[in-house]
Amino acid sequence: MDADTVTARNSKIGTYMTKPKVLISDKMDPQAAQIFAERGCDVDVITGKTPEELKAIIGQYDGLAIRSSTRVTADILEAATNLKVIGRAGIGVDNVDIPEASAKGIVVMNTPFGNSITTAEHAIALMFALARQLPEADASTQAGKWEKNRFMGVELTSKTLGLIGAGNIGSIVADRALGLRMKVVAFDPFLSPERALELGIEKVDLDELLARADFITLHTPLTDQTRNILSKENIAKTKKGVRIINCARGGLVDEAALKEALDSGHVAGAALDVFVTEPAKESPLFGTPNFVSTPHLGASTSEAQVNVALQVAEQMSDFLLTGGVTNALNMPSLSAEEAPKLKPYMALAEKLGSLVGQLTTGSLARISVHTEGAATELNAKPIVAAVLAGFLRVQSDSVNMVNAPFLAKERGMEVREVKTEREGDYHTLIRVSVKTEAGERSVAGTLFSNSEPRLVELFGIKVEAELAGHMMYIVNEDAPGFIGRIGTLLGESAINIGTFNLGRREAGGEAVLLLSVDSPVPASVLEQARALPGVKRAMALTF
Ligand SMILES: NC(=O)c1ccc[n+]([C@@H]2O[C@H](COP(=O)([O-])OP(=O)(O)OC[C@H]3O[C@@H](n4cnc5c(N)ncnc54)[C@H](O)[C@@H]3O)[C@@H](O)[C@H]2O)c1
Ligand SMILES: O=C(O)[C@H](O)COP(=O)(O)O
Repeated sequence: MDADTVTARNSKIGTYMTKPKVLISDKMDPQAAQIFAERGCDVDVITGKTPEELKAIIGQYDGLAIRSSTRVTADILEAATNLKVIGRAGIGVDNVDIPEASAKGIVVMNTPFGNSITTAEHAIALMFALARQLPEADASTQAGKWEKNRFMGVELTSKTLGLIGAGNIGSIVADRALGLRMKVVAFDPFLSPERALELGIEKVDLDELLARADFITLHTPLTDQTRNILSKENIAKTKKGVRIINCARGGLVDEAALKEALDSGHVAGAALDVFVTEPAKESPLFGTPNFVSTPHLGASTSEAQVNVALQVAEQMSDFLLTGGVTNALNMPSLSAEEAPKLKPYMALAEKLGSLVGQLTTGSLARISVHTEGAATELNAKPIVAAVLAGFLRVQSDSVNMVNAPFLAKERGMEVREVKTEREGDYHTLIRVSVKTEAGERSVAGTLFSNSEPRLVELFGIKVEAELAGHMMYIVNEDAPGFIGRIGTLLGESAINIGTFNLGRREAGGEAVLLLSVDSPVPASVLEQARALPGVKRAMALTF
């Protein structure tokens, strides 16, 4: 396997015979298609397909660009035999089965900042709409009623805004609310006190937020912890007259409990941009007084849509054409500038991983990836992922850099990353050590001319070899005549030797022989090699 093969789905990212094919399956700013085409991808824009229709065509594509409408289920992924990358022009990826995509080695990326301001502004707009009953006042006025006395609003100044979730969007909402002279309290277990101070907001626990907030706005993803975070019980803990805004995800608020609380007057107003079931064509909430809704419009401004469309097209093209990885949710980042520098290292890492994978028997407790010298200046995450891909590919062909770290975790492998900045015998080195019941052993390699991967140490023995194609690995007692005997065996078996690499602990001690051969070594030849005097181990290797 060469460097390219580790990048995604064992396919040659960046070295396509034909242009990579991308499908845009949701409505997206046309500049996305333009960028894909300009960057060298073939792009189809086919929106509104049913899952069955999408399943029928997805097999042709290397990339899939989506928003929130396309559901990328396990069933779709099963049919996506060429797919390498899914790009979400937006933030939420709850419409993508990420574990399944990872298991299949497909990179999933999003554009985490492109629509944050727009969505924060929508939350603020909905807050004003609730405070001044704008939709109802508009409908009444346009119906010719002029009900000046019916609509009595509330001021935002000096009111307390409760933020549930203070990440990208939540913190922009906080900033705008502070500008409106509101007081902002936030519940977010991952918000540090320093960040709260920097934002000028008060970090509180959920119960305190519920008790103090005049307005509550939600800005968390939908997770097992956040689902129904505004449950019937929690809504009951809110201040009477509270107003609730959800521009994050349907399912954060219990819709039935919200309806009851609006009907009883405990909640004075609620605005939902997102619903448990979307598209929400019907809901018990529709028609409830003081209820405002929009059809998942949080990100729908021309500015945000251009941002996310351009970003997703650039990120996906980078990945497909150069191997650069940005904003991936299931793979370490790798810039388009870094990718070419890292490429030979990843090739080396993958070969070393593969070598230890092929030579290791029994269950593995730990794998350590040690970089030394120049290699320490690079992003270690892709190097580690490449080692794991090489190691695990011995067990399954479908392993690549995306799914290898997940598989390693699933298999209970402890993965360590160690850096030693000073140079040793080589200006740059990657060492892979594995710990099994039999003890800890390592292999190490360097780059010749900064680009050619070479093995330089094998289980404590110095040996210099290129790991490529079919190879034969022999451990034997260093003794005269051995090389002649192995040469004769291979010659008589019509196996041509390409390179011959020898190393030994000391004269007369344990020696290793790594041969590259022009054809696979049959089991019968390995048997005969094992029967030669002094041979302790003989194996065929493939790279
Ligand atoms: N309506 C729309 O069109 C629209 C547009 C963009 C984003 N969104 C959604 O808005 C949400 C927020 O997006 P973001 O970019 O701010 O995400 P983010 O990841 O930057 O922030 C999410 C925050 O939620 C916090 N959080 C996680 N679990 C929590 C918990 N149990 N309790 C409280 N806080 C918790 C995290 O610590 C983080 O700070 C996402 O669900 C996203 O999909 C909706
Ligand atoms: O997570 C997001 O980015 C928003 O929910 C926007 O979704 P959309 O792209 O379907 O408008």
